[in-house]
Amino acid sequence: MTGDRSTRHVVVMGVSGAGKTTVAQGVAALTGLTFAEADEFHSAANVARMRAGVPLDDAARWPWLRSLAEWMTDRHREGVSTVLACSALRRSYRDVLRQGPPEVDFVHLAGPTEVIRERLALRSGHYMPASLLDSQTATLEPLGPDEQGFVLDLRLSTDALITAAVHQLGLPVTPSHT
Ligand SMILES: Nc1ncnc2c1ncn2[C@@H]1O[C@H](COP(=O)(O)OP(=O)(O)O)[C@@H](O)[C@H]1O
Ligand SMILES: O=C(O)[C@H](O)[C@@H](O)[C@H](O)[C@H](O)COP(=O)(O)O
Repeated sequence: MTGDRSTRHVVVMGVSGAGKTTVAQGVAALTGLTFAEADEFHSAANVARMRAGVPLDDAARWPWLRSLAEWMTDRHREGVSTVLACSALRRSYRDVLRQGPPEVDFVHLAGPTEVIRERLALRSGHYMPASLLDSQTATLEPLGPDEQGFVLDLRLSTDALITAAVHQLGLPVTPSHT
């Protein structure tokens, strides 16, 4: 661990439906970190492509990942800590995110595909079709031992996941939540 840890940058990662948005928003609510949803950084072309059930490829993901790294860098310069919900499926994608602020912690929500499939079947109002889960799972590269971060079991309750993430990240809980 290096550098000034007073400004923190957390990425909650995993395949579509793993619970990234739910957990990242919960961490933000508990700690005051500024939340962002990586889905909202996709180009209209990327969204149309996923909506049509066609997985993104690397070429479609690089500009998106660079814009996310830039967002974290900008917040870092302002002294603002962040928590991002972002699939960050491959190590090379995480490398792009790590090119942003000096340090990024990854929280990987991992668990059985069947549990995730059931959740996606119940989720409404999202462009991402459940049919893309298999390609997301095939693309996923777990965190390597040299990557800063940890894995949580997505089968836990949302409250347990949020508490575990905050605790393992060593983030202070903001006074209104103590
Ligand atoms: N720990 C959990 N237990 C049960 N359901 C969950 C949990 N986390 C998320 N969900 C539900 O699963 C669905 C997918 O969660 P979401 O946060 O949108 O995932 P992602 O951002 O990774 O695609 C949502 O309907 C959400 O309410
Ligand atoms: O790299 C990708 O293929 C996409 O970014 C994808 O991983 C992301 O998950 C979608 O934007 C769906 O959004 P949810 O993950 O919120 O379902």
